[in-house]
Amino acid sequence: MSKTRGPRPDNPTTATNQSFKKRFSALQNLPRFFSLVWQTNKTLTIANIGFRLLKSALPLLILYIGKEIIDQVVYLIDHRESSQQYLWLLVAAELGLTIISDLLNRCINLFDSLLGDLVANKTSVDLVHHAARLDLYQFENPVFYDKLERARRQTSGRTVLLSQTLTQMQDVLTLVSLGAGLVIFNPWLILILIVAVIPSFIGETHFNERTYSLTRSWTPERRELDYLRYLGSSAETAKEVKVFGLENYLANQFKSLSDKYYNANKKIAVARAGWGYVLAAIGTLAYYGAYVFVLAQTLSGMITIGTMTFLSGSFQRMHAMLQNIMGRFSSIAENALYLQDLFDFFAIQPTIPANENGQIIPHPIQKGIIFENVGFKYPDNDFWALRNLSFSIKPGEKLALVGENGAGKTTLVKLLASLYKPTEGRILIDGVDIQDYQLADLRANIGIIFQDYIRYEMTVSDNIAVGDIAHIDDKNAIESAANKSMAHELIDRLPNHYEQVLGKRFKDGTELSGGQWQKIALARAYMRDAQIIVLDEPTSALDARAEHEVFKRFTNLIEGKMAVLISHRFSTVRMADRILFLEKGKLIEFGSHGELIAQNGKYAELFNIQAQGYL
Ligand SMILES: Nc1ncnc2c1ncn2[C@@H]1O[C@H](COP(=O)(O)OP(=O)(O)OP(=O)(O)O)[C@@H](O)[C@H]1O
Repeated sequence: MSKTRGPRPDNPTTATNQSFKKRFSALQNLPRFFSLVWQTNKTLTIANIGFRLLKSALPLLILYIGKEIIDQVVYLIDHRESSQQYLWLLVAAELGLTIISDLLNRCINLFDSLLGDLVANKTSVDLVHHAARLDLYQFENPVFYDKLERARRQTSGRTVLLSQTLTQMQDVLTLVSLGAGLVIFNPWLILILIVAVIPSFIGETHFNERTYSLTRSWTPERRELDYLRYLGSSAETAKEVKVFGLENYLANQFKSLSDKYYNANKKIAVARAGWGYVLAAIGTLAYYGAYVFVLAQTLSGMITIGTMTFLSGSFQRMHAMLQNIMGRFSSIAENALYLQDLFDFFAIQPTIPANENGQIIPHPIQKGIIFENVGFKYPDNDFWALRNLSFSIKPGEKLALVGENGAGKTTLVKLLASLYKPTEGRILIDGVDIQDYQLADLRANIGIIFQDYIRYEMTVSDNIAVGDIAHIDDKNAIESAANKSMAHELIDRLPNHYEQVLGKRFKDGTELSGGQWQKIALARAYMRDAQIIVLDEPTSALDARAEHEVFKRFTNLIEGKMAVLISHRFSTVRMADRILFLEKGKLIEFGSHGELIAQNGKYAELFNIQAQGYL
């Protein structure tokens, strides 16, 4: 883990230099966002906008009726013999509008929250789908990871953005209607209003931008904070944290990093509060200036008392509304910048295309697999993980990969599954480059159980079914796969058998031993009717007898299929038809067990060391 560190080059101090242009250009993301909202649920979107349109006209109507009521009361005081009918009609109208306004508010809030949830869910689902299309190496790249993190984090921000933008449109309409009323009586009041609000707007914009830049530049650190939190407080890590006594170390790391973030944040929050107060005071002064002006006009008899209440009421509402609109504008622009992160993430394209119009893998594979001078470098490494690799696997052949840690065995398997693209050379299945096959079909024809397979904290049944998720409901297939991998017996002993939840994360979950987990994971390989099966050390946690048994069964059960086995146990390896010995990414020996022993090279040497160990 890296040491705690300060902000990145695009840090908050330079953040203030970010141009308004960038801010405004972020608003260009809004149409795309609203098209996403529209696609999510058309009825709710229409209902939401329709209700807001209605709502935007109400404040002017209510204020105008209020003015009429007051003028009517003043008139009736002077003319007591006149009919009061009009007055009570006005009061009834005001009451009716207020009730409608409350109802509209509730409906709008409801639609906002329903639509917001739906949009958040849809974006999360799209994120998962898009992430699944991307290359494995992209996930191992920290810059990519930060993008994914920012895109993922902003789910709630997007929900807020939705209601903010719609409220903004509604308020602008209300403002225009109130403004029209004000213009009829006194256009100068509008000018005072605008001048009063501009300083606050500039202040808000400035500080929002700084906050965004700070949050953005600290993404790696926040990811680190999340990771530290996970290390310090999760079921998976608790065992090791306790025995190594890591709690203080982790807590201190967390504290020093989070303190730095807190201090950077605090600086902005304090400045924002101070400036916010000063700028808002300017607005208040202007408001009272206008108020005094309206009072003076009333006293001189130029306007009625009703008009005075109408003007001061609508001025006050417009002042508050304009301030909200401007403040919200900054916040919308800020959230729209975050939206950019989401769209940036969706814009990332995999380098290994799905190749949907590609060829289909032949059934059965006739000629086998050929590695033709294959070499591979991980993007950030300057050494070759594999180089000049040429060999073949015949149909029905079981090949074992042997080599010391880091020799390149897992990398070779990842290339075969097209999780990475070879840096040089080609891999052919029946004479066709694997890149020319449909990616999904290629993967469907290869069943791999990796050494770091996932322990799904789900039911046993689901844990096995992930090997062929299309058959998740096929209980017979699941049970038969468990039988083949020798997991059935242990499943039978679990309280809920195949419905037993594994792991300790959820209620009534049961933890398994490492070897038991491996037997469950191995069943996934049998679930899938793949032509090529790869087992990357999935039996390392089994005792020697169990591993031997598992592999004996495995070779019998997959008779006729191609298999690649990776194991450090030579008693297992020798069961393979041919053995490929890798050293530092290079093939150094290749042949059957008997042939390699006769060669008396590296394989024979390691085989003898292990054989002695077992004696
Ligand atoms: N995702 C990765 N990014 C960068 N380098 C990697 C990555 N995965 C593996 N490597 C490097 O590539 C080399 C080969 O690793 P690989 O995992 O293929 O070895 P292996 O033979 O399977 O080892 P083991 O027996 O320990 O499982 C190693 O030097 C390793 O450090």
